[in-house]
Amino acid sequence: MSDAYIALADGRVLEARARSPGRTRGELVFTTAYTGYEESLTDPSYAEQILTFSYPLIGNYGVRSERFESESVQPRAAIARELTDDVAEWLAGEDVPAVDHVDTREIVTTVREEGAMACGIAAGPDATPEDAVEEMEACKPMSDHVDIGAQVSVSEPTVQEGDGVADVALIDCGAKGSIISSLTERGADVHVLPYDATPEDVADVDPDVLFVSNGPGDPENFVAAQAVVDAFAGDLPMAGICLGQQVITSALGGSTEKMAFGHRGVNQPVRDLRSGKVVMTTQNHGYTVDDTGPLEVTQVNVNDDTVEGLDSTDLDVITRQYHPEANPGPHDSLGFFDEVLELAEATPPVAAD
Ligand SMILES: NC(=O)CC[C@H](N)C(=O)O
Repeated sequence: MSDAYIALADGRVLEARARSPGRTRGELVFTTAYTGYEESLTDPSYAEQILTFSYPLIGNYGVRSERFESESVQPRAAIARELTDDVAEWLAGEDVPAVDHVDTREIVTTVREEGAMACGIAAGPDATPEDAVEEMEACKPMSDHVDIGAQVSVSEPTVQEGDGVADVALIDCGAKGSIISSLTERGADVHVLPYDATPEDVADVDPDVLFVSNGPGDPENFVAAQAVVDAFAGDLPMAGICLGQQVITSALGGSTEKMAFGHRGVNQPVRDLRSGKVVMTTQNHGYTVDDTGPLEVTQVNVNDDTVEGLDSTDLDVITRQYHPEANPGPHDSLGFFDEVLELAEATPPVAAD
């Protein structure tokens, strides 16, 4: 007998098995990633979403906190064909509902055909289909989470020290830990500032480069980060990843739009228009840049031609829609962080004799 229910906005209620009990709601999305479940489940960009894994077995190499991208589980719930006990116990310990023994192919097909949609989950011995429907009906559209940055950002500035080769002011809109460590490992000191930092807060850091991080939800809601970009445009080099690309583009006069079902996975092909080379990338986004404003398109998605990389030599801007820092990989695009530090005119550390 089923002890979990998944209610979809199109009226269907799917039966499943409860692996971590609870009731919740969120925007239903899917990832095709076959590794990196710990990284995905701790990626702050998944806040307010219910994450379906299309790969049928999730958890086969255990759960280790060294691989986490943030301190907590970020999606509101997880759905898989089969979750291992390790993952189910981890999610139960974090009070995040999880269900399996459901046809995830049906969920993925539905999201691909009808788009990311409101979803409700009820899991556990007393769960009923009506509970799941009630949750689904209370689910807000993503763009209505206007202050979602407050859920995922640091509340006070912090500094992650590298080797002093450059000062990076990083606006934390829900940054993945590996974005920060990719910069500190290259010697940069990263000044992590809250998502609502002001231009004065950034000026106090006197950075060599401004970096806007990834993050959840609608980039148009990150008005403070857009104001910071606007204030320093042309005066300070800038870089951004994912939400960072979207925020920088909007602030410079371009715009973004919601995609039908987005890109979430670890094998999204991206073509660099200058070299002609294609690299495999990790992605997690539901919005895309549609008007690039003053920025030039440098990279595109091979599957659907959406914008994957932008730059401006006049404004010293370089951005990526995908995740060059990707753990556990692919690591084909890690060179992005070297380009960011070149933009900052970082001084290489003096080699020891
Ligand atoms: N990973 C991200 O930064 C995601 C950006 C944005 N929230 C989107 O869904 O498109």
